[in-house]
Amino acid sequence: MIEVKALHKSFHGKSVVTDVSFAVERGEFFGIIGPNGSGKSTLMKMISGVISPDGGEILIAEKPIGSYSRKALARLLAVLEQEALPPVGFRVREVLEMGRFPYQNWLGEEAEDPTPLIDEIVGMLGLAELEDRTLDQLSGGEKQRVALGKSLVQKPMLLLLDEPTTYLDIGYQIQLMDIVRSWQKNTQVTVVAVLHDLNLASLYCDRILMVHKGNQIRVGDPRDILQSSLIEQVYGTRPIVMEHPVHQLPQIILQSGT
Ligand SMILES: Nc1ncnc2c1ncn2[C@@H]1O[C@H](COP(=O)(O)OP(=O)(O)OP(=O)(O)O)[C@@H](O)[C@H]1O
Repeated sequence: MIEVKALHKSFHGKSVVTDVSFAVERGEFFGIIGPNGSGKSTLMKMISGVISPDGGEILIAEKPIGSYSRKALARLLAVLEQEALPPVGFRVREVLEMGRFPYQNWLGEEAEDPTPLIDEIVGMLGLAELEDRTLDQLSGGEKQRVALGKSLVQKPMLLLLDEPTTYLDIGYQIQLMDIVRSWQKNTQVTVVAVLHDLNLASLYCDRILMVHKGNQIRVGDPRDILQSSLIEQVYGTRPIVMEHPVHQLPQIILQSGT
């Protein structure tokens, strides 16, 4: 679904992404982790076509990302980031309807009525009682659910999530990740997610890319990546790594420095 080859990006002469290469299969849940400022968002912006790399290549569905028109790219991929929400005056339902833009003609009409799809997503994300509210009347967590809804309404083949659980309490973090995973099972969407929470990354990702200072450290399954020595090398703190008693996946426990 995605092939990233020898990607490079610099800002003002400073290299921010250096020689990153990986491939993501259709239907895979792929995580990107790394400390603050390690180039994760820059990588996501290149994969979504928002910024161009200085070197290397990105293929999506076997074609260079630059060969897609803006609308074709919007039918192919959706990006979840809170900043992508429209100005605050819009109502939740209107925001979700905007997600259908890539399928509309110049009159704002589309071949099939999107109402059943939007209703399904409203129900799944528990947005029914918020539908008529404007965005300024929502909490950070509610806005995050609306942003996810707008991405899903797009029915993308590729869903890019940049720190999707920011602003969410633990209950909503799990709820959001579960919704994405069950949606993925139903639609075979490919998910690429930047995650700060290594335990969530371990529970939900098939494979994880770890980056540090713009460099690719390792790509592997959660067991390959969540190792205390590797985490210490990259994050500068050595956690205890244990197996989750139910899911049999690695989980980290932080240790205080004193
Ligand atoms: N438009 C830009 N101009 C100049 N420098 C930039 C720009 N965008 C990002 N950077 C720099 O590139 C580096 C990587 O930033 P990026 O946002 O990709 O990191 P990140 O891993 O997503 O960080 P975080 O976890 O803190 O969100 C940082 O040093 C940042 O200051």
